[in-house]
Amino acid sequence: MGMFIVLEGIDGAGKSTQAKMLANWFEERGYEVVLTKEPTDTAFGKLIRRLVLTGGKEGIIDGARISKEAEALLFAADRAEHVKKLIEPALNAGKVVISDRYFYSSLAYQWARGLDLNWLINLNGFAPRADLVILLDLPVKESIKRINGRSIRSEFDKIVELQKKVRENYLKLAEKFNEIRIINALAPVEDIHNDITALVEHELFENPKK
Ligand SMILES: Nc1ncnc2c1ncn2[C@@H]1O[C@H](COP(=O)(O)OP(=O)(O)O)[C@@H](O)[C@H]1O
Ligand SMILES: Cc1cn([C@H]2C[C@H](O)[C@@H](COP(=O)(O)OP(=O)(O)O)O2)c(=O)[nH]c1=O
Repeated sequence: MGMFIVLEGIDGAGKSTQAKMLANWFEERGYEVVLTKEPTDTAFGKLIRRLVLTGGKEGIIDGARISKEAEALLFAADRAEHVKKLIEPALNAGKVVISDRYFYSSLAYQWARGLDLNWLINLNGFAPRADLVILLDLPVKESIKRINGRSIRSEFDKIVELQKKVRENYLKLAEKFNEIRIINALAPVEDIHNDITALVEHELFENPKK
């Protein structure tokens, strides 16, 4: 069995930056790494970007955005494909899988959108838990500063109040799921990388669960 590591956090927390650096770190040590993300780049991920993230109105019954239930189901469908076709085969082949977001995102975001947490946990019950979840935590104000420079950001990402709730939700989830470790994401990129690799060495190499 390989190692399954997930990066989580609000938009602009530094997940994709740190995921790439962590993937390089493993590769330099001779591991085969699969760097991946959710929403995926498959047809399911594209559907999510079209129907959920851009606030697009196509195919929507009453002209309003799609229901939060349908949203959660789309993210779960995308994830089911991701798990069955990519994550599980890679882990079975002994690879290191690093995912930029996973079901913990659904718990934090769809819970913030008003869905019941236990309903979301059950919906995502098919998805194996990660060996380690690195939660990049920082104040919403800082994350907004970081992503303001981005050209295409969806309406969905911009709602400050939602992001605040999502941050709180992640911190609550860290108490519920013992694979979640909180990292202060306010530090410079290199410092965060060093914190993450120290955590990986401690959690997965020195004290492995299996
Ligand atoms: N530790 C950091 N300090 C300052 N800026 C950062 C840091 N980490 C990432 N950034 C910048 O912030 C923006 C968002 O980072 P990114 O890795 O894309 O976040 P996410 O994947 O969580 O949305 C990018 O422009 C990135 O270069
Ligand atoms: C995976 C996932 C993401 N999201 C949200 C978090 C982000 O605001 C948004 C898109 O994720 P993001 O990481 O920004 O992807 P990209 O930049 O490739 O579009 O989707 C959920 O609400 N639920 C989920 O299950």
